[in-house]
Amino acid sequence: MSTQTGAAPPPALEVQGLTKRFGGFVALDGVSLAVPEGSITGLIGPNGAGKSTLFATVAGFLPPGGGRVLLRGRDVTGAPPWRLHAAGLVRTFQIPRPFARLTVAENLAVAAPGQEGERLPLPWFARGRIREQERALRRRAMQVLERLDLAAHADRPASALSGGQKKLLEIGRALMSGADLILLDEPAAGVNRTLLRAIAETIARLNREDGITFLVIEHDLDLVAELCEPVHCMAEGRVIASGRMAEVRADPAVAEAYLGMALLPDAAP
Ligand SMILES: Nc1ncnc2c1ncn2[C@@H]1O[C@H](COP(=O)(O)OP(=O)(O)OP(=O)(O)O)[C@@H](O)[C@H]1O
Repeated sequence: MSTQTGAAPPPALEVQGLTKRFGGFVALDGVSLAVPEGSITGLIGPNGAGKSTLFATVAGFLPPGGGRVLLRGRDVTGAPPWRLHAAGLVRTFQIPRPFARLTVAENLAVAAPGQEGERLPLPWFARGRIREQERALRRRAMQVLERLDLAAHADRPASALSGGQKKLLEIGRALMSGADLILLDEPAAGVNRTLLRAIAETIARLNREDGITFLVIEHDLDLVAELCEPVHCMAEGRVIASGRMAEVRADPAVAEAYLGMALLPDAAP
């Protein structure tokens, strides 16, 4: 029998009573939820529920009105994106924004933290070291691209990638930055079925093999059911249900929030 009595580790991310107003409009109305360490947590809800606003507020892109954001138990409320980035929390966007003129590999390389070559001008004796750092970055970028099945595209401009490949590239940029908690905004939106499978498998593999925790906003509820546990459902700026997808889907408040949206194919009794 174990004699350990230590407290349970804190969730990777905990949001407590978060509020956000845009003028008189309440976009987040006291949102509380947890993302367990090592989970792929889902965030669902009808259009306008406040999901992206929650991401923006948690990731430091918008200042919260009130409430707290805890990253592995540490209060990071209102911290700027770069500080959260350095602490391992990275968000992706609904519409990916790679540097269009850089190659796919260069897009990854510039996402790596603390590059000496960024601090110009450089003394002559530092140049060899920087070339070695650049070679190491390229090797690391190629490893990440292999994991994402994008290695064949390494030297193409990022603008040449399809929408789904750009989403994979965004995940790759987060990996290059050393993120271990990734907020993914609608990975399936506008992606064809084949790439959707690739994205779903990539998320599951990075979670399983690399221990990366995800919080995923997604409208494709079958994908959420396949990948995510737990799932939180938001509506009108609040969390209205949390739990396993089957429980959340069966919750009458969720069915009511989605009413008319035909997005709950398995909700009927
Ligand atoms: N910068 C802003 N200024 C004013 N209102 C905003 C702003 N950003 C979001 N909103 C409003 O806040 C509400 C929540 O928007 P949000 O984008 O967070 O919803 P969502 O759940 O992500 O929706 P969707 O699934 O359609 O992306 C919406 O009514 C939106 O119009």
